[in-house]
Amino acid sequence: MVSPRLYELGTLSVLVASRSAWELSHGITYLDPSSPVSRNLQIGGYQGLEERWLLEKSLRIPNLPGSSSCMRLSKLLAPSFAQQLLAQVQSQSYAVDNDSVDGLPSFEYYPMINGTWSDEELGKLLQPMVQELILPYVRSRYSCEECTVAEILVRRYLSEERRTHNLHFDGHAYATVVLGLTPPDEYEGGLYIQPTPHSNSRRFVQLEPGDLFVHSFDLQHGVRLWSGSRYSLIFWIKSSPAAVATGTTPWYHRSAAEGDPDAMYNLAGQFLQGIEGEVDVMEALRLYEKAAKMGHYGAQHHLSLMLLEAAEPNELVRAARGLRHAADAGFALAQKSLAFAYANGQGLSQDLAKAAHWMLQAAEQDDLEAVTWKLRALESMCWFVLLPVTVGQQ
Ligand SMILES: O=C(O)CCC(=O)C(=O)O
Ligand SMILES: [Fe+2]
Repeated sequence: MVSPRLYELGTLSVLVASRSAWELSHGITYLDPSSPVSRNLQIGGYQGLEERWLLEKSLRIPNLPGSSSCMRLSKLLAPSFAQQLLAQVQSQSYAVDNDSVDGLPSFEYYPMINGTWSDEELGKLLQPMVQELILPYVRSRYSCEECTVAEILVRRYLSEERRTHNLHFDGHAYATVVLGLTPPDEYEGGLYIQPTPHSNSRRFVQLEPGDLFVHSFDLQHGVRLWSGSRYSLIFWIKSSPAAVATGTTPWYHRSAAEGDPDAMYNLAGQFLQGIEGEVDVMEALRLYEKAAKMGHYGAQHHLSLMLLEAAEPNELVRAARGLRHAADAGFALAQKSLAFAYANGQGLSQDLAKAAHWMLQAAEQDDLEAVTWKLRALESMCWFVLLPVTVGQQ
């Protein structure tokens, strides 16, 4: 579901991108350079360094492979190779259809779709690295012998086009590899991870051209730029060739059954989109409910939105309670949704002061839409601007 209000606010979001309260108060924090577990890595003819950060997630699931960690691989690829890739991808034309995370023009370019090269020339450059480095690494790191690349895409972040890729999970990919193309001194910000609901756990990842960053489906992340331009090359990897061929996400079924709330949350999203067969709203609801009970803030938020949209009078109070839980945990999306719920009296009594309070909390965390509403409210000196928009639209 794409929020209609985002279209309207999209241009403004780009313009206000450099005026975030979050940036002013928090600055940019990078992954701690002193904390990773480091080892030399040799994969075929590639030699370099693996740095692995163990992450404190709010919902920690012990013993799941790859869970609660992320890796930076450096020096395996020559910076000149990354430069060559950058020159090649810069000349492509980028899609402006709607991004699945925020509904704004995506500025993506796909050299591989469903396991098939759509850019043969780039394929020739990338294929040896995919076969001899990326797949052997991911297969061994995640104990996933059949892992296969499903999609490869380039994302472009230019000023006046795109400054952000909102906080999200890569729900359709078992593992993700990001290859840095642009030197980090050409932009401020970049790729970040956020292992907990609140942006105070946000850590930016410095990627030199040719560095790889690897994470699994259970790590929230996003991209935020304050200045400059950036290109990145992203590899989405599924657990088997069959999963690539069918576009499905079979790895979730077992982890969800074993009690991994991130897997339940992501699987619910697949059921809603009809990726695991027919659209199955009841199964999605069941999974969101289960993950929400375990304290998964994303599931609490999504479940609440679904309940608000269904507008069953008996469920509205439960929906508002779920929003409040996730908002209290610090999840900016839930803070914003709670602001709309207060503004419109959905599931709780209308209260513009509380609406303003929660919208400001989300804005404080650099949620661009919330920042935009805050600016609008300040401009018009009135939080009534929030009133016509209902939370179920998200
Ligand atoms: O541009 C990046 O570095 C990562 C983008 C991303 O998270 C995604 O495309 O899912
Ligand atoms: Fe992503």
